[in-house]
Amino acid sequence: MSNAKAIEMSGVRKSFRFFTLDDVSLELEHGQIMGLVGPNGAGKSTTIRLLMGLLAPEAGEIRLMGHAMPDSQAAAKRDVAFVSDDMRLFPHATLAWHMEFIASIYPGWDPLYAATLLKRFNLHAAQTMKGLSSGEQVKALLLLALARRPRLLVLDEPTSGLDPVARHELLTELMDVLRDDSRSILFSSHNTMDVERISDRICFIDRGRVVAASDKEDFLERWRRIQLRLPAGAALPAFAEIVRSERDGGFATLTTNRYSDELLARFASSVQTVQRMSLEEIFVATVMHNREAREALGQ
Ligand SMILES: Nc1ncnc2c1ncn2[C@@H]1O[C@H](COP(=O)(O)OP(=O)(O)OP(=O)(O)O)[C@@H](O)[C@H]1O
Repeated sequence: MSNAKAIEMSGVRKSFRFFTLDDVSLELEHGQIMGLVGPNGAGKSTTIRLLMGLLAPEAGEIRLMGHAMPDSQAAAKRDVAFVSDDMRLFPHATLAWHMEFIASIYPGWDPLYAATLLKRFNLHAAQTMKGLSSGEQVKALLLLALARRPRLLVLDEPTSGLDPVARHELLTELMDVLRDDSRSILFSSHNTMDVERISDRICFIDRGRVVAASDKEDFLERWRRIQLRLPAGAALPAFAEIVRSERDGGFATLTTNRYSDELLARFASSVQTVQRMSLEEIFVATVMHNREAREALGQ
């Protein structure tokens, strides 16, 4: 395998009539799971469609497993499996037929693993697609993708139609896929709990722009909520490291995205509590902070 990363996007732009995805850059190393997280209409599916060569960018460069997209998509896709929740299988064909079909195209198809997934997802090979519930259809698509043993799995909202048990099973399965550390996964979601559970890297996207991207642990280490006792009449502390401050009677709650002992020392004995934040809280705070900054710049 070359030294190319699983995914490289740089300065990518794509415009629709009412929406522009702009200056999107992403990198995913082999062996890592990246969660692409954004509110409705942020540009997650558009980013994934560009990555998979289903849309052509107006600017920027995209490489998938080292292959330039969209030009070299046939070569790139040999090692990449893609599942999105709007994909449809042949309604009158059985799951067994689909499995044979995929096995005939992709030499990496692993029949034993496919049989294991059938059991784990509680699917029946003889069942036709039209007889499956929407969650079962998603599981069938995931089975067909996983059993190819691709080097990169790209999943657009894979957990959205699944119940909590099926979601748990799928996420466990995805983490299992990475036992071989040359495999990678990119998945989009608004479910920050899923993302927090399995991702190594996280990319937040909002209104067509990447607003933050980093290792998950780095996000969780840098963000904190600090509660201070505030003397009557004192102004809320204002430092570049503080992205939000709220007053509540004699207390202030500060949110920082650059937490350090040095920052804490500045508030000395007025500190009451320091709380870690969940990925969901970090996501909301990042998006709100970025929107305020863009509005201040008139964007
Ligand atoms: N083919 C298209 N023509 C015009 N506009 C489009 C097209 N595809 C996407 N858009 C617009 O681009 C924006 C981003 O859509 P996209 O599907 O990428 O968002 P998303 O982050 O995946 O959203 P969601 O979480 O709601 O699925 C939306 O405003 C959408 O209307």
